[in-house]
Amino acid sequence: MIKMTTELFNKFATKQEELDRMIRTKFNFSDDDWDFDLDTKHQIALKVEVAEFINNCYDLWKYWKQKAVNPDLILGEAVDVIHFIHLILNKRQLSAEAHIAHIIVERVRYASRMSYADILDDMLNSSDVYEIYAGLLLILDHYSFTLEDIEQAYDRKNAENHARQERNY
Ligand SMILES: O=c1ccn([C@H]2C[C@H](O)[C@@H](COP(=O)(O)O)O2)c(=O)[nH]1
Repeated sequence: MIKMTTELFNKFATKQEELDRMIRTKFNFSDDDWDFDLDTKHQIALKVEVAEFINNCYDLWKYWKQKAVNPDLILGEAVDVIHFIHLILNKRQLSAEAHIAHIIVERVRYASRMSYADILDDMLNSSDVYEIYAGLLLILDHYSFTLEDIEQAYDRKNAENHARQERNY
C-alpha cells in the first residue's frame, strides 16, 4: 500500500509552489488572479489530466481492448495530476498532516468499493482533490508503483515543466 509521507507531501508542495511562482511572474498574474480568477482554469486542468490518466489505465475498463497498458504513460499522467492537485492544495492554508488525513479518509471510503472501475468512475466525477489523490494512489499501487517511483517521475516532469517555460513552449 502506497502511504504518502509528510516529507514527500511537503516536497511536492514546495516544488509545485516554485514552479507556479515562476509561471505567475512570467505571465504577470497577481496572487489574487491565481487564487480566484484562474481557479476555474485550474479545475479544468485537473479534470483533463484525470481523464488522460484514466484513459491510460484502460485495462481496468476497456473490456474490448487486449493490448497491454504502458506503465510509463500511466505514471507520466499520474504526475501531471499530482502537479495540479498540489497547485490547488497550495491555495489552502492547511498543514501537510491535515491534507494527508483527508486523503486517508477517502482511501478508507474506497476500501469498501467493489472494483477499480468504481474508483476510476469516482475520480472522473469528483471535484474533491482528496478523493482524486486517494484514488490515484490506490490505482498506482495496483500497477505496483512505489512512492519512490512517483517521486522520481514528479521530479522529472517538474524539471521538464521548468524547461518548457524557458523555451516558451
Ligand atoms: O500553472 C501551471 C500550469 C501547468 N503546470 C504543469 C502541470 C503539468 O505537469 C503540465 C501540464 O501541461 P500541458 O502538458 O497540459 O501543457 O504543466 C503547472 O504545474 N502549473
